[in-house]
Amino acid sequence: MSTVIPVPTAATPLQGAREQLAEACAVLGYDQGMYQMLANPRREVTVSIPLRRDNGTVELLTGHRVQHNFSRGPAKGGVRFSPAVDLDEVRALAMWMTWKCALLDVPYGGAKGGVQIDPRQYSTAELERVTRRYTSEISPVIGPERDIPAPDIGTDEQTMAWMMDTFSVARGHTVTGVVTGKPISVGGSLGRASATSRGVVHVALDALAHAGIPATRARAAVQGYGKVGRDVATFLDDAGVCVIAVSDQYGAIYASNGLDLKALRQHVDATGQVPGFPGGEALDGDSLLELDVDLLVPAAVESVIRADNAPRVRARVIVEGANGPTTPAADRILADNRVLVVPDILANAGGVIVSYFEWVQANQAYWWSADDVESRLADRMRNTWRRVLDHATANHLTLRTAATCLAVQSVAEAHKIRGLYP
Ligand SMILES: NC(=O)C1=CN([C@@H]2O[C@H](COP(=O)(O)OP(=O)(O)OC[C@H]3O[C@@H](n4cnc5c(N)ncnc54)[C@H](OP(=O)(O)O)[C@@H]3O)[C@@H](O)[C@H]2O)C=CC1
Ligand SMILES: O=C(O)CCC(=O)C(=O)O
Repeated sequence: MSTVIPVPTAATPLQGAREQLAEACAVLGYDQGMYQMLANPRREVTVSIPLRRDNGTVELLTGHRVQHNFSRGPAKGGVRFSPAVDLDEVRALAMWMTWKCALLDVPYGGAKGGVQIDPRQYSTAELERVTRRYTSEISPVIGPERDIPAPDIGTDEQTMAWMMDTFSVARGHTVTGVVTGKPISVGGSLGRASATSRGVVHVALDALAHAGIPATRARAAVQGYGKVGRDVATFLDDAGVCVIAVSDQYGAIYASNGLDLKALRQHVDATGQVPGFPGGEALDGDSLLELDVDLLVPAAVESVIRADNAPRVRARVIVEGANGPTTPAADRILADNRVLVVPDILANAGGVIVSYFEWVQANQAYWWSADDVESRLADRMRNTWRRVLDHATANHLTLRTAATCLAVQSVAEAHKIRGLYP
């Protein structure tokens, strides 16, 4: 096959995702037709969500569900509640889900959803109404064999319980397999809540060892103190890594001898934000990315490491807890500076791996122990890390290009063998 794929220059997450795909297609020798098919989602749904506020006024919100690919199984991916949600962002996130599931050999395609809303500005009752209406609107395209949502930024297990209930009420029976990341009492899996963070830390420890840095001598900074970042900091600390800085959207906190993470957790639970923690110095959020650390874990939003700040990144290893935190231009700078970047589609896959375990358990109505979940998660993360590293080394590729090539190849094979690419 010829390799005439114009490489787009990325200014948005979608352009970045397409640039990564174009590079993988070029390495794999795929033609423009295959690139086009994989660069575009199979199905997109945009919905209006009328919301009656607690004060009686009505607002109209917008939501999306993008199903990027189904060739390996039902679509799968989180639902984001954030003011930054737009269709292109959801398209990029859905594409990365396809690669993530393929790379980890989880039998799903990729999807993502989102509602443009700042959840902090709404009451719990309002968020329940938004969630139920969004679920009703997208329910024709979701289901255990079609597309299975899960939590992402601004959503949590309560959101998933409302989604499952809304979907189940319309069907007339309980459908536990329609979403994952549910509370344990309604068919959630042990270990799902911390799975993304555990997976990030399994890979981070292997990456540090590969870089010749003993965990007990490593210093780390974590951007984002939500469902992923908070537990990443704790699990790194448990492994003997000294966590010297963390941040949220309001700012960062820094302590050169390591943060007292238990006290920090109590502070954030009490105040709702990282800044103001008395056990460290205040730092602006962007400076955290440029600290002199061995390990940097971006675990917040996309495009935080860009061409403008990448030259100042001093971390030796970056493990992407977030989806899309590094732009392609920054990737090139980091590679030139010999920074080891463990890409999102590998690093943060622990969440979807245990979502898959949850779906399997729900479909069989048979529940595994926490140890079973954890050991199967660790095996899958660490084996895939080794597979990506070996592929990168053998073919002189970055870890991102190696991981994307392995994933894209698996999806393309499924297309070809099913005859979806005549
Ligand atoms: N949850 C999961 O299972 C998975 C999540 N991911 C990815 O991990 C990332 C984080 O998700 P998750 O933890 O679930 O989301 P949460 O909503 O639980 O937390 C997001 C965190 O990021 C912070 N944040 C937002 N913007 C910035 C910023 N500019 N600088 C620093 N911090 C910021 C938020 O701050 P504040 O608290 O102040 O709002 C919050 O602490 C996302 O990219 C998501 O797609 C990937 C795989 C699975
Ligand atoms: O658990 C899932 O199904 C998906 C989690 C997710 O959205 C992600 O990995 O980015």
